[in-house]
Amino acid sequence: MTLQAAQTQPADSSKALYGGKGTRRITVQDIAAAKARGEKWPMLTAYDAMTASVFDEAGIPVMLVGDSMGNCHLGYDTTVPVTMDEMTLLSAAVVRGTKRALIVGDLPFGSYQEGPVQALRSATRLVKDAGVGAVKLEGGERSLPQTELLVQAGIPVMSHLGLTPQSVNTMGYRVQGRSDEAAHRLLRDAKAAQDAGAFAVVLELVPAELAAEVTRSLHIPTIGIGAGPDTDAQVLVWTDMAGLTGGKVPRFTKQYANLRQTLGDAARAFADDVVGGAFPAEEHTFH
Ligand SMILES: Nc1nc(=O)c2c([nH]1)NC[C@@H]1CN(c3ccc(C(=O)N[C@@H](CCC(=O)O)C(=O)O)cc3)CN21
Ligand SMILES: CC(C)C(=O)C(=O)O
Ligand SMILES: [Mg+2]
Repeated sequence: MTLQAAQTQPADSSKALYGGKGTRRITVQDIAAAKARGEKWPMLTAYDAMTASVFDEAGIPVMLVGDSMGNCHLGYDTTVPVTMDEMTLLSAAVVRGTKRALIVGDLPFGSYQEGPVQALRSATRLVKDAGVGAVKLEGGERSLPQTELLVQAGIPVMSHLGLTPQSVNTMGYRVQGRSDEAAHRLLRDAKAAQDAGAFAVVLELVPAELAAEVTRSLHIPTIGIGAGPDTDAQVLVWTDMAGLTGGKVPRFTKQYANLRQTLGDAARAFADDVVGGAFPAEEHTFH
């Protein structure tokens, strides 16, 4: 179906990325078709099979095994120390825990910056050993040779622009693309990623107006995080979304649950029962 034809078709909710009826694994072609239909879709991070299965059953169509596992799951301060071994292990778990979602593996810091050959080696490992359907890497023009080689090799690439946390030591965690020059650079980066064959672009912590302009200018979907309401998709770190992350969370996060409170309450109730002798009761006991 041509792009033009897709836009004039009536909405077919059975095909929708979220709320659709399909049970087979979602592909990057399905993602492209959603943009042609003008459909918005959600993405969450996931770092383990059990949580990923909950999101899969909830219909989340795309999950990112983010290098945010560094601070969310592995106890590092930033994403910078995350290794290929850690990424491969947790990506494989998320793939095993899901049936429908497209699983995207984040290439960790140091696994692709040396050049396209290193990037291909790292991405190939995530595809073959973990079973991911796509990989993500940070940077537009600076990561072009990597994106081109991966796409040529048959590995779908998601690009990540704006705040790129692997560069925290040079850029900090500030909003990006505020000056005219920085906004033009971001637009150039987004077009370069698209031309190199990326199937989607994450826009992190950029002004909403700029994210809207990038979204209008590209034929591939944009996925916003702290980028306002006018991107094709939205992504959040799942532990932020569910209120499990300890300490400060970015202002762009919305908390849809308070798992930190719920889980702490459960742990305290268990502990109180053990100390008070209420657990185990007769029904938990064998004779
Ligand atoms: N738990 C978690 N959530 C995330 O969204 C996330 C991670 N970890 N780790 C990797 C990156 C790092 N991210 C971050 C980290 C800090 C800010 C932050 O402090 N932002 C300021 C705004 C700064 C400004 O106004 O320029 C804020 O107050 O939200 C934002 C994104 C997003 N990613
Ligand atoms: C925040 C998303 C886009 C990410 O890169 C991550 O979770 O690592
Ligand atoms: Mg990341």
